[in-house]
Amino acid sequence: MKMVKYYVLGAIAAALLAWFIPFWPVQILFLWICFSLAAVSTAYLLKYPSMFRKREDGSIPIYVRWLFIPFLLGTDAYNSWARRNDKVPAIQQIDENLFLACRLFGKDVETLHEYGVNAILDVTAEFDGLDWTAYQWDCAYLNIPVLDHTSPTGEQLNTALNWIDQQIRDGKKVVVHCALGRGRSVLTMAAYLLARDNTLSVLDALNKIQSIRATARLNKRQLRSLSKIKQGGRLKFTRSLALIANPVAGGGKWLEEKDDILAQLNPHYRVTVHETTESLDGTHLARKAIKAGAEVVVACGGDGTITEVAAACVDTNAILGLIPLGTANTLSHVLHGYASKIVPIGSACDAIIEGKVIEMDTALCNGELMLLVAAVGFEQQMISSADRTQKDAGGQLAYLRGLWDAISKNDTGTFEIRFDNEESVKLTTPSLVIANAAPVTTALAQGGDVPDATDGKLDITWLEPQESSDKQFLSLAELVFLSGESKKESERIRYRQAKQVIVKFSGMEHYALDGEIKQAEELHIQIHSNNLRVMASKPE
Ligand SMILES: Nc1ncnc2c1ncn2[C@@H]1O[C@H](COP(=O)(O)OP(=O)(O)OP(=O)(O)O)[C@@H](O)[C@H]1O
Repeated sequence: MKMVKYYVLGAIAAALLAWFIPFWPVQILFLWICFSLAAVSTAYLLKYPSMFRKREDGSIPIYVRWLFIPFLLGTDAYNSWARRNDKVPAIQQIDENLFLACRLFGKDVETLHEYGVNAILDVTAEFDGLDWTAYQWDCAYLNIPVLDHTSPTGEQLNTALNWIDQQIRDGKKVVVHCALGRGRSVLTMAAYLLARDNTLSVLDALNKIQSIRATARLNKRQLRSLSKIKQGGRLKFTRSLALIANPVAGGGKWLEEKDDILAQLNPHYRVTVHETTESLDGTHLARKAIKAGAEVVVACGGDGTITEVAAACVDTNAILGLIPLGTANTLSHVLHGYASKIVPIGSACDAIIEGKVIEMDTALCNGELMLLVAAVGFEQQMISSADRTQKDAGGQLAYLRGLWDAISKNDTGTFEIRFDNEESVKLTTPSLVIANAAPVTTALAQGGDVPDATDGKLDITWLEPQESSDKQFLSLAELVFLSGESKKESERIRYRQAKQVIVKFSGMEHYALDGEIKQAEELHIQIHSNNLRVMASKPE
């Protein structure tokens, strides 16, 4: 490397001068220069910019500075001279909120104020940044230590890009600077432009910068390094993700799984964790996180927590992710497929990392968000009978037992039902399920094909009354084993689709809404098409 050669030669020359001039003050001076340049050479040879120990506020600590003083004075003099003789202004605007600059001195503060710059990304290692407090200026500052003529690492670049992105989203104007505003800062800014627009080539990004700052020029190594990072697909913004976790869901699974979940998500997102309490529910926490800029909101809990968090994401740009920690985890089964039954947390994290988004329908049932199903009869009786103790002891077996008991009782109910704008009809049935989304395991919702959560329609399944529970078990078998076409021929199963369903009971009646038991005299259910952006690993 050219620079190392100069520093090593400088160190040798200083050592020789110290040797040949037998006057101790001069000897001390040259030995100091020798050590200083030797240390700088070592930093280059070891590719170790942190040798200067530049701190977060841009200052180099005294205990390091004394060693580097001769070098620091030299760079000061060179940077000032280069700036005086530069063909371009010290600070230049490259994009709406982005500026490029050489080393900043106290006299630049006024210009930065004029431009409205209030965030500084310093990509140098070898000299102090300005002491911003001395200028009484509340300015965001980040140092990414990079040695002159070298390139930031992929990790450093990612930190830089995300920092710039965050500042700009916070409404700030950012200046990126190195010593001369030609190499390191140009590379960093080009990386930001490339991350922002992945249709740009490295050359496009550099040309854009050069069209404004004619002296911007990467050396061959820097160009190679940037091209390699771009080709490796590593120039991406890390999105912010708020994880809303219910610490008591599934009997306290969150505490057991937290470290593993964070270890999986942290490399891919800027994660913040918010835990629900009895008084602070998922909707409240998710709304707050979305307001604070979270792009992805992950609900970590049972179906109850997921519905709460989804309520905050509906009709917004926020993307819902889910990590199932409850008993049934029905929505997770719909969105992540069978894998969610075998490796629920692993498959959920994979889907969040992969980031495939679908626009799912939701429905409103008596004004409340409905993601899955509303039901009366068998499904509601099954959920009513599976209480917390039974779910903790038997998991999903608690539901199976509940279903068995409900079918064995074989009770029927009679009510009026109205589909869309049609006439109301009287219905007598032991089981009515109105589904927006339901996996195959929600057997009582499978009167047609598996409900499609993106088709803008509700899937309504009901069973004909049978005189004995044995015959009703046959209805269940048909729901599970017959194909969609064969079910149409069945004498036991009734099915249709609609966008709106109104059910009128003869009095107060229990019904199940997404796994929770409620009571009402009538149900008003209305589909809302594609208004929830959600991460799914399963094609819908
Ligand atoms: N910190 C907390 N302490 C006590 N209860 C909480 C807390 N946070 C949330 N809750 C309650 O947890 C319930 C939601 O639980 P959720 O459905 O997510 O899990 P679950 O009941 O374990 O799931 P499943 O029904 O599938 O077993 C809500 O009633 C909510 O009030």
